[in-house]
Parts: sequence; structure tokens; C-alpha cells
Amino acid sequence: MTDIKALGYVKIQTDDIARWRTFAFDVLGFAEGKGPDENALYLRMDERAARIVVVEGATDEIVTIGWEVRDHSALVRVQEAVENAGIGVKPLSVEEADARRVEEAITFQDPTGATLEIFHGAVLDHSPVVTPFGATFVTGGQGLGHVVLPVMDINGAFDFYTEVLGFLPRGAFRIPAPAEFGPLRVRFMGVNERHHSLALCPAPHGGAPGLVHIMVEVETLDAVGQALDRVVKDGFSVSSTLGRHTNDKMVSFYVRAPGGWDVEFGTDGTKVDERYYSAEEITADSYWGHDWSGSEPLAAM
Ligand SMILES: Cc1ccc(O)c(O)c1CC[C@@H]1C(=O)CC[C@]2(C)C(=O)CC[C@@H]12
Ligand SMILES: [Fe+2]
Repeated sequence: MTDIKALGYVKIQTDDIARWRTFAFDVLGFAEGKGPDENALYLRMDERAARIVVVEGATDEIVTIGWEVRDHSALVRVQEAVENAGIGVKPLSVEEADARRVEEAITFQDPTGATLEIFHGAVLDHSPVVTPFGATFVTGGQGLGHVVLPVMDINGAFDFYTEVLGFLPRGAFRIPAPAEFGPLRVRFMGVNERHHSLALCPAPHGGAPGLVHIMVEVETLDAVGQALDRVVKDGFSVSSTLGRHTNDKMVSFYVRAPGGWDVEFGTDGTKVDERYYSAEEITADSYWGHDWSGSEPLAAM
């Protein structure tokens, strides 16, 4: 089993922090947290000080993906595995760990070029999680949600995540491609009961934003529908209509975030019990819905 327990946090950079503030708090309905950077947005979903941190910058991109381990020993084991794979690992300084509200973290680049941080000892904020529209986010042992990364060499990246970091394959979705590419598959991977905490999507990756989407889950269908109402009312672009996925059974919609990637906002995801699970290949992304025809092209990926 992997030492990685969950998707812990993500840090995002945007060149339009004002639009992101509206998107995060007035539209999606995250709770507003506090943190060391006065200009950053701290999106709270639960007792963690922040699950999503949005910082101002010249470009729109994913800055870092934080994966959580149980404790110091687990962190050392992950570090050894990554170094044995020939990848350089750097410990974060005490100041850097403090800023992330974790006890200890290491950082390195994954084969897709994404900056990963492995951490333990998340610092909690015990003040009530007051979301502006009353939604409750589903986190806990299932972590923040999931991230989908674009990757040119899907097979190399999949091998790294499964063999070096110990992610569990949670099925695939074969996508049409010319024969010379060989079979191309979106690969789903999990580390806990959430069906997938990570998916790798065969796609050109020319740099920023380096992200296809981030999924967050709420407890009720009403909270999803109400968020979709606010998305439309505030003029954000719906990338995909409401639908139910065939693998994680989640009912979700996708909205274009400022920065040219999507937020998937869903509910009713299934929980995987590893004792009885084997990875399967889906042949449709959804039972119904998920019409992508209105989607704006992804930013320079
Ligand atoms: C198929 C699927 C199952 C569960 C998910 O959480 C989920 O996001 C998906 C869709 C994955 C993938 C994507 O995000 C980018 C656009 C893609 C490639 C499609 O056009 C179909 C599958 C989509
Ligand atoms: Fe997704």
C-alpha cells in the first residue's frame, strides 16, 4: 500500500485575483480562510487552514500539488522511493512549511513537470467552517478532491505514480486516437476511498496552466444545482453540463476557472472498498449529461 493518504492541498497562480475571489467565494461557495500572504486567497473546505491557495502572478498555472502522508516516517519512505527513481528531492524550510500550515514537507518534480509537495502534520483551524451558501464539502479521509493533469508521455507518468509513489490504478477510459499513437487512455488513480484523487489525460502540455481540472465534492445535489445557478448568473462559462460519470458515479458539472482550466463541482461520488475492487475500463464518460459542446478551448496547454 502507498504511504500517500490523500490529496491535501493545491496552490494556484492567477493573473486575475479579483475575478478568482468572486469565483471562489461568491460563485463556488468556499469558506474564506486566513493565511500569511495578505494578497493570497485561502479557500477553506473543512478544518484544514486552507485546501486551495490562490496567489497573484504573471501567468495562470498550477504552482504545487500537496499530497499527504501519515507522519515523518512515511515522508522519509516516499523521499527514498523518489530518490531511488533518480529524481532530486528538496526539503522545505521551516518557514516554507509554516506558510503551508504543515509540520514538514519535501518537494520534487513529477514526470509531467508538475511540482509536487509531500507533507505531514497539517495544521487545523478550529473556527467554524462557514461557507457562504451553506454547502458542506466532502473531504476527510477522501482528501480535497481530485486533480487531472495533462501529460504527453502518459505511460511514463502512470508508471511513476503507480510504481514509485504507489498510487492504485482505478481504471481507464480509452480515447480515440490514430493507430500510430497506440492505444491512448485517460488513467485514473486513487489512494483512499475516493475513486480517483488523480487522473492523467493524454494531452499536449506546453506549459501553463498544466492542469485540466480540479474536482471538489459537496454533500448534496441541491448544493451542486445552486452552485450551477450562480455560475450561469455571474457569467462564468459552463464547460460541461450536469451529468453522472460511469466510474466514480459522481453527478457534476464543469466550469471554466479564470486561467483556462476547469473546476468540476460534484456530489454523490462512490467510495471504493479495495477488498472487492478491480480496475475496469469505461467506454463512456457518463451515463447521462456532461455535454462538452459549449466548452471554450483549454488555455495554452
Ligand atoms: C471520464 C471521467 C470520469 C470521472 C471524472 O472525474 C472525470 O473528470 C472524467 C472526465 C475526464 C476527461 C477530462 O476531464 C477532460 C475532457 C475529457 C478528456 C473528455 O472529453 C472526456 C473525458 C474527459
Ligand atoms: Fe474529474
